[in-house]
Amino acid sequence: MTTPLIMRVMASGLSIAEKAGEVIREIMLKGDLNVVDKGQKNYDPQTEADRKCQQMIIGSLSNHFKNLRIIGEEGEEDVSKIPKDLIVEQFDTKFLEQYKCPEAFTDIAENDLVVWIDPLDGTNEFVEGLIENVTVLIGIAYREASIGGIIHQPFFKCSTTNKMGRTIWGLKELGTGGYVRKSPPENKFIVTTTRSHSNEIVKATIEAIKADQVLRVGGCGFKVLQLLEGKAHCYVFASPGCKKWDTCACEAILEQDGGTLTDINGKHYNYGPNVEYPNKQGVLATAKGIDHDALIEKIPQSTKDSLGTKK
Ligand SMILES: Nc1ncnc2c1ncn2[C@@H]1O[C@H](COP(=O)(O)O)[C@@H](O)[C@H]1OP(=O)(O)O
Ligand SMILES: [Mg+2]
Ligand SMILES: [Mg+2]
Ligand SMILES: [Mg+2]
Repeated sequence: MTTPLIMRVMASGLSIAEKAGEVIREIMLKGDLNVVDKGQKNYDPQTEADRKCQQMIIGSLSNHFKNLRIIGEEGEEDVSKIPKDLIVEQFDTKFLEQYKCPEAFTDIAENDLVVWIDPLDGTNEFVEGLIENVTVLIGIAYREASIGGIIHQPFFKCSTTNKMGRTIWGLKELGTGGYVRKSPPENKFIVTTTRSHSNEIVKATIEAIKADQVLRVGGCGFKVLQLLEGKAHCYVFASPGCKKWDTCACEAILEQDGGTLTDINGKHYNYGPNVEYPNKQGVLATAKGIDHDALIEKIPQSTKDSLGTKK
């Protein structure tokens, strides 16, 4: 029997994400990030690593899965022009040996899926040398919902082996892997939020939550890792700045872990092939066991009004 598509996409994505991590570390070591500002109104950096990893991920997935719809942060790619040395052919065989495809996903075809790619999340922090915040995000959507995700953290150093980089994954109805889940402390309430994309509404919303501690770090992927590992209870970003490629992988992993990721009104985003890229109603994520609805209640009406109602 052939291996179901979703398992092959996951296994290919796991291998590609590891290689993308190597590319990011190499470029960082070389020292020239070759930064371009792609922002219209505000500074929005893109580095050599964002560009090269996007080519690697899209080129490699397209090589195996010709009809897969892939949407990447850095725009359209002409697959025929992607250098051959960026193509990753491997599948993570350990993943394929260890896990069986969930019954619900055995018959998925390539054109039922949309893959959302953020080749480097936390670019601002990468440019500033806050490398722990950097992740590679590969999210898989089926019938408009996020069902699978991979978060690779290239600058994570394993304390026992000293190996650089780790890969966290989640697939609906199958499970998660690559990290040890931890609950956040019970004696205080910690919120994590943006360090580089704040504004008056973002600030007012954080104030209204009245957290005991506010962590300000970069990247959507890194903040969701904080929720998985008990560093924070919730992630609040009352801004349209995050896009579908930031949240797709994160949502699948966090929700498979028992948490929740929605907009600030508690609605899940649609990750279908024709949706707009910005998450216009912001991002609200809670770790397993945290009352998501109670957090929504704490968001000021003025914030909800300013981010508009969902179309
Ligand atoms: N205003 C914005 N403009 C561009 N990207 C944004 C903006 N706000 C958030 N993002 C993206 O969402 C991620 C999470 O936001 P933050 O780090 O501020 O919490 C950022 O790392 C960035 O992704 P990327 O680094 O992939 O461009
Ligand atoms: Mg991003
Ligand atoms: Mg990015
Ligand atoms: Mg970017």
